[in-house]
Amino acid sequence: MNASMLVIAGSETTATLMTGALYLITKHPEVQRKLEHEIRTAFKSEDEILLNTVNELPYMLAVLNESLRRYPPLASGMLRDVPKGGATVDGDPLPEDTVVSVFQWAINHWDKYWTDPMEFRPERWLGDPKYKNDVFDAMQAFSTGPRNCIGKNLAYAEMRLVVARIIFNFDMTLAEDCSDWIEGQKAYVIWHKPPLNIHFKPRVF
Ligand code: HEM
Repeated sequence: MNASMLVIAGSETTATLMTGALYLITKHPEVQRKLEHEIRTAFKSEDEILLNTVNELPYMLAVLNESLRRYPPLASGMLRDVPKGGATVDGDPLPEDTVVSVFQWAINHWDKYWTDPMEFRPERWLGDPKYKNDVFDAMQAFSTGPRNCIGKNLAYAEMRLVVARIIFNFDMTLAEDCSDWIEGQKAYVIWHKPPLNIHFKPRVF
């Protein structure tokens, strides 16, 4: 039971984020160039790309966080019951047994919390003054509180390692038929993803 929970909770979520991140990276060549620069100057060979060394890539972390904001793998809210006796949620009194949730995609794209919410701007996570009013805690792709994601650190480690190795080894180009891949997608808890086509060309060293 525990093993199957880990596989289900840990595979589709992480795979979804990496798919979304590769789309967003290739859709924004200026981001792709910066990321290539960071990874390809930090490492001389693929076997230097390890769990501990990928922690030292600030731009990549910003790209992953911005991908989690623009394309949260669990797009809708996970449900919670208001406990016995009721509760006040965000100033509103709610009776017991009311089902509540925070809709992640909506929070992540609300201009109350984000400057240019529909744009993919990793720089907002790196102190760019243009985004000084962003409320970074509003992005909770792994949820928060006692039942949040137990795999968060593992997910970050996996994503950093895989994305770094892909960018180190390949020049990528988004296929024309996928130029609007993210638009109009529907989410039923997780995203219903159409195929994502990206051309991978081995990098010339
Ligand atoms: C980008 C990757 C991931 C995202 C976005 C994500 C997101 C989440 C979220 C939002 C929850 C809370 C669900 C709720 O509120 O009920 C959750 C729970 C959970 N996640 Fe993840 N997750 C990711 C990766 C992983 C990985 C890699 C593992 C383990 C291998 C994992 C294992 C779990 C488990 C076991 C729970 C249930 C925790 C509990 O109920 O106490 N997740 N995840």
